[in-house]
Amino acid sequence: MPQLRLALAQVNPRLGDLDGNVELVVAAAHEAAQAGAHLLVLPEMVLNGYPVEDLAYRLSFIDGTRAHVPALATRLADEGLGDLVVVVGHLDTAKDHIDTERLGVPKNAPTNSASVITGGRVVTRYDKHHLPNYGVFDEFRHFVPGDETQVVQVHGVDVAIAICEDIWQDGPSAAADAAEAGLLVVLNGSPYEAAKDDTRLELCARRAREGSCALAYVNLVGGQDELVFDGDSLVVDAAGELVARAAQFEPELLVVDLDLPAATAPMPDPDARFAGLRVERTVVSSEPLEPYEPLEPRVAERWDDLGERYWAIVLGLRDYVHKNGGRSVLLGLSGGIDSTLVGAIAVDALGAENVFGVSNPSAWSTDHSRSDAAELARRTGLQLDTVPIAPIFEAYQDALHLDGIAEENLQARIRAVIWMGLSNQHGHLVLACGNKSELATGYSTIYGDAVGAYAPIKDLPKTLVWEVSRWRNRWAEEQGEQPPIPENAIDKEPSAELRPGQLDSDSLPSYDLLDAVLDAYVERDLGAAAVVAEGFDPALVERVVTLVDKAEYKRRQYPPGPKVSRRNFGRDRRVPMTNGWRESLD
Ligand SMILES: Nc1ncnc2c1ncn2[C@@H]1O[C@H](COP(=O)(O)OP(=O)(O)OC[C@H]2O[C@@H]([n+]3cccc(C(=O)O)c3)[C@H](O)[C@@H]2O)[C@@H](O)[C@H]1O
Ligand SMILES: Nc1ncnc2c1ncn2[C@@H]1O[C@H](COP(=O)(O)OP(=O)(O)OP(=O)(O)O)[C@@H](O)[C@H]1O
Ligand SMILES: NC(=O)CC[C@H](N)C(=O)O
Repeated sequence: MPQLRLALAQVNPRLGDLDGNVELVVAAAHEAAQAGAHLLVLPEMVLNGYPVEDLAYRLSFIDGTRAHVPALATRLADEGLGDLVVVVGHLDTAKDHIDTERLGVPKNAPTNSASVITGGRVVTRYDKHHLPNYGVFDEFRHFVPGDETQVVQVHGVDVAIAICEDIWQDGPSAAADAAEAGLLVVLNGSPYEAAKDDTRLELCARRAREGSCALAYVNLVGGQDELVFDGDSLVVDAAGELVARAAQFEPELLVVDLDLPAATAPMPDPDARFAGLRVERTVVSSEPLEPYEPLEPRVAERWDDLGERYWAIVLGLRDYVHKNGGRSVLLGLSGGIDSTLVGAIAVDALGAENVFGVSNPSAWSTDHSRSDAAELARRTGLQLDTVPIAPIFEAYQDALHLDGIAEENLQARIRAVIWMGLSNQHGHLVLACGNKSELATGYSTIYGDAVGAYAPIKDLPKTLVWEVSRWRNRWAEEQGEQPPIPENAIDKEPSAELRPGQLDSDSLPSYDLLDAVLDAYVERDLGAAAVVAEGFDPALVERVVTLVDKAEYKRRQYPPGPKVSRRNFGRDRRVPMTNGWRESLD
């Protein structure tokens, strides 16, 4: 059987930074060549970043990206990498044969493409066939689909190409099967969500078996606004057995040797279509390689479910700050578990020297709100300042005489003014510390604790905030390090401390119950009657559903934060703010 050494580069591009991303590709190509690879595959849209959203409509951006593809081919050859076959994802425009008029789109409508580069030339190009248009994806809005699959012969092995959603729907694996390809390479921009790694592995194994060929899956890594790409690139053999797997949440070049079937003669009927795709063939090299000693494949260890969420948030925060030219963050530290966990995450993401905590005690603040914030600072090394709000609050009240909720919220808003002032002065981005249960129910003060640039834990329900915090401490213990999160912050009763003796449980159901109802109503999108049918108390369901529906306006104005659940507030759940629909309980 012919051999092939394959390199999968899970790299972390910066969206729109074409020159920087070319450097990443060139560096990966050098590393792959040094490792003796014959074929290097990079992720979906790696040259321009993913998802480009409406930049896909910007002609200057499309043209800028397209120009970088042949330039990359020349550059690779100039740097002595012309023998390597490189498959690279990028934005492009519809091929000439696509009937754009019938599709009602301009002649140069954008495509989600992958070019095959070798010997200083682009030898062929594949355009994504299945465009995802659900959840966080809007690809029908942006791209026209391709209608051919590409099979490229490399050292006597037929290699077929697919892009991400292509394997989530039926199609290219059938085309690969029909073309008798030995390997299907899949370029991905597949964002993280809890347990998605298991889903992907099963999917890749199934498509490999259907296509009767090995399958190599390469994913992006890194944060992009509210998405986090987790890497997790992998290779399965034609029986669907895992051969190699890269790390989660880190860039890596995964190099693997495969024994693959020899290429067959071209299919007799060039017009035949398989699952809607015509198969195009390009021969790069038909000579199999001399037999060589294969490398031991690497299968990286996995994080457990809580660890995955933790590192996804860390990566999302780090990349949001760094890719937007920032270095440091500031957050209000109340000694409660939400801001404490965000503080620990920020230290892991950016280093303690770049994390600035502020304690803003009011007349109602407990002693432990200060001592627990100080303990977090001691354990992690983040910097902590104290700016009491009582005198400012009194000055406002002399002028305003607010009471009730208005008086409570004034304290949260005074804190926000302090954070934004310090942010402006010192250039730190402000972190909002709300969790998903609070976002769901509107339990935060708009323009108060809800201000900020980025909200790291906005997709973690409160019950998971506690679990993830315990996980972080356990992991520290396993490493022989001091747990960063003071135990008292985990164990105390949650309170907004906006009036004496206030507890979250005065305004909200217990978090166990609340999160269970939210899972049904928000993540699984059940109607209120269907939630009741799951056995929840109708009065509780009505209360929660009303809170959720009324808080849409607050969520729209909440800062962005990383998606880690199946359905986040933001791109995954788009409901109107002005909304007369009320759920019925029966
Ligand atoms: N549809 C709509 N579109 C745009 N704005 C809308 C609106 N409906 C009301 N509003 C405006 O929203 C404002 C009311 O919202 P807001 O000012 O937030 O106030 P509100 O939601 O009434 O109160 C905040 C709640 O969050 C709790 N809280 C505050 C701070 C921290 C925490 C915590 O533990 O984390 C909890 C606090 O105890 C209280 O129960 C009003 O100005 C109203 O005019
Ligand atoms: N005394 C304080 N000093 C500094 N920041 C505060 C203080 N109180 C509240 N905050 C900020 O406002 C956010 C909302 O906190 P609040 O205590 O009202 O509710 P919470 O949801 O229980 O949050 P936490 O668990 O962090 O206390 C906190 O996460 C924190 O960033
Ligand atoms: N970029 C894509 O096509 C991603 C879609 C795919 N279902 C995924 O989440 O992995």
